[in-house]
Amino acid sequence: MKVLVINCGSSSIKYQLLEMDNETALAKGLLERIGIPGSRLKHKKGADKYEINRDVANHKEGLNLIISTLIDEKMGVIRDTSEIDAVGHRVVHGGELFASSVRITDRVIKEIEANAFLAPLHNPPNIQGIKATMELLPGVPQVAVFDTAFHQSMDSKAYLYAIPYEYYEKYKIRRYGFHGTSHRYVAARTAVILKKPLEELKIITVHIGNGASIAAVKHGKSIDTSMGFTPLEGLIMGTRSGDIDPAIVPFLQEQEGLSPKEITEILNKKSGVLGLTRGQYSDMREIEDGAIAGDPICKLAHDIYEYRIAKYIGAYAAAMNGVDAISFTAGVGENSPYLRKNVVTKYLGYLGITLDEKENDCKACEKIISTHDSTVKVLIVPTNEELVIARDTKEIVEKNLNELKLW
Ligand SMILES: Nc1ncnc2c1ncn2[C@@H]1O[C@H](COP(=O)(O)OP(=O)(O)O)[C@@H](O)[C@H]1O
Ligand SMILES: CC(=O)OP(=O)(O)O
Ligand SMILES: [Mg+2]
Repeated sequence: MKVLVINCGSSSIKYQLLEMDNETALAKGLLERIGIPGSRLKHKKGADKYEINRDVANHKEGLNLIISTLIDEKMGVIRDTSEIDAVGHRVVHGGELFASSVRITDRVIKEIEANAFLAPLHNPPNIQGIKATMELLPGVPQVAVFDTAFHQSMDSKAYLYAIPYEYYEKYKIRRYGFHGTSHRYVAARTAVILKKPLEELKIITVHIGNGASIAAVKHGKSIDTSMGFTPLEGLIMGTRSGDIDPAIVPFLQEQEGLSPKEITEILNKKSGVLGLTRGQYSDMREIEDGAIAGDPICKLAHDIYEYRIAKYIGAYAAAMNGVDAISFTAGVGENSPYLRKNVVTKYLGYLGITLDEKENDCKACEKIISTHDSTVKVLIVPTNEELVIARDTKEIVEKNLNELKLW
């Protein structure tokens, strides 16, 4: 079975075509700058890399370009679209309704649309992607895999905010948590690497990419996570503030004459390490290089970034009344020995953790990086959200097919 995985952002589409018989990616790519002059498609087929520079006005045009690339004689990996058996979509916000992945129907689309007000940056492009794919690949089954689903296991003591209860009832204001597909995958892999049942482990998964979140995964279930009502809460990110005193919002609005939209934009796009470095860098590689070279602004930004991660790890060790393993993942977590070393050696010694610095000196490896006698294990686990989406898609589509056969 071949599954096409689609992740539609506001101005980008990430995709992967997977052969599920052996779970390998046949082709993958990224289309950027949709609706902005200078659109660019980067496509990979095995080790071969291609780049197409052509303006793309909207998501439908973008998906059309991606599909034509997949069936192209030179760049493609399939003869025609009939080889695509199913499509799996990343959908960021599933609200309280979706605790697992679902086959997309008109009703499901309506529900995702109804949740769009909870994730105005993420859900509308996800819906556009689903609708465009349905038009371009009519009759091909489609599945939605939600970032929020894995965290639906949280208890009300973890997901409720201490604001008047009526706002939860009226607007569903609560912690949802995101990156659930990644936290789920990384926790499961951690158990496999440690050769222990997931149901017996207390794992802290540290997903730090451009967006960043931490989850406390107790016995296979998410019991708490740092992102909240939106993907803005929690850790410091590339351009997002993470936790701040909520009183700063109206204060700044009044002082600077900002609208709700403008302050939201500042907290999402101009804050995080970008804000801390006076608008210079949002990429952790640049900040890390600067910090190592002795630039005081980069050093401070890095210190604040790692300190926040360490505080959350401490909080989640408390929330689970212990921790067996801490797994680093995503762009920064997988690729930065410097970040992992600083977090672990500066702040986590009290947990009985010792880092094996030789093992830690590794990029995108899947391994244990703590010493043999470390009481808590520390790991690097490269995430694979696309594979989880494809697996869920395959499972749901096959289940439906089997059910159909019964009739
Ligand atoms: N070698 C590295 N050292 C530090 N940070 C890195 C390294 N490689 C990638 N990154 C960081 O990873 C980020 C991208 O992570 P990723 O998980 O792909 O993010 P997203 O999915 O949110 O776009 C980049 O912005 C960069 O800061
Ligand atoms: C939900 C979220 O923050 O996603 P990303 O890290 O892809 O921005
Ligand atoms: Mg990501």
